[in-house]
Amino acid sequence: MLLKFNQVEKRFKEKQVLSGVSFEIDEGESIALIGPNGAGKTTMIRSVLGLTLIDGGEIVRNFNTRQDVGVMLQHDLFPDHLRVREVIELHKSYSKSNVSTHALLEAGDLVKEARSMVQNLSGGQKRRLSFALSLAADPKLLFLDEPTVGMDVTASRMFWNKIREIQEQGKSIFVTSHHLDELNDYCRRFIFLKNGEIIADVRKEDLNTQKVIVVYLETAEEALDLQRQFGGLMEDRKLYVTDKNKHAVLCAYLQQRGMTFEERLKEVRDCYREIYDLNPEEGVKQA
Ligand SMILES: Nc1ncnc2c1ncn2[C@@H]1O[C@H](COP(=O)(O)OP(=O)(O)OP(=O)(O)O)[C@@H](O)[C@H]1O
Repeated sequence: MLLKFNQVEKRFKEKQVLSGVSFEIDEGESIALIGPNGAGKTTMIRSVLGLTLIDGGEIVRNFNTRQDVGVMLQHDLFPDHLRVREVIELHKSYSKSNVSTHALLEAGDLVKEARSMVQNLSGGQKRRLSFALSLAADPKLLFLDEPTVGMDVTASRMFWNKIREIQEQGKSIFVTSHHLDELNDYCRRFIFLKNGEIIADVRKEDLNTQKVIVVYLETAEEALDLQRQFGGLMEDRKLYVTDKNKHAVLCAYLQQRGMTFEERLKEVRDCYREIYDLNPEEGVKQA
């Protein structure tokens, strides 16, 4: 076991933010932490790092929060008067790691910007620098809070490929993001937070055994009628039916009427819709 939350409680004044949160991750395992704004994701990361004190329960850390951990928080704080290479070298000097400056520049795709002043970097370049710095101590556990916000498509892809490489080296990642498709493609375990509690803990291999039928609909009446018959959740004129007991009869129904639909593996986005999104029978579900 690398990290364990045991009945963790956190309140800010009267607001309960974490409520009996329990889970553990093993060495080499990674987690994507998912939930709407304010669900408590950053609070969890800050609690592990000791930046926020918890009010109850315990956090067991089988790692050293100074030496074994790399961190990319939501807001970048750099000494603006330094060049990119200098900031990287400064960070390297805090640890005893042998990671080369060039490797870190490459990890952040900042080789060309090595001599640029940090204050002149764009928002996305600053995020990439933050990522490079998180790797400076060659950490065995990385905490990444919304890492790809501000990154363009190419930078995000490079970032996730690097994350995959890091995971393949047996290191662990603890990542929060609202980019569900990225999490779906690159992570293997997903923890969903709701009302300060873990509401679902889903593994990619479980998703890979489940299917969703997505029906593309023309009119609102058509959509409602189909939903009344087969259930499912609606979003942007599409009906998503995950109940496998209804799939055979639904497919036959749709084929008979020549309606457009696709059958695909369940994804993180489908879990999110089920857990948080608008459900006509229950109204808007709030995290
Ligand atoms: N220092 C603080 N003082 C008071 N309230 C706080 C503090 N830090 C966080 N909160 C509150 O705790 C709740 C959880 O915040 P947190 O930042 O953990 O959410 P999050 O899931 O990371 O959200 P986001 O997706 O917007 O980053 C929010 O209601 C927030 O206002």
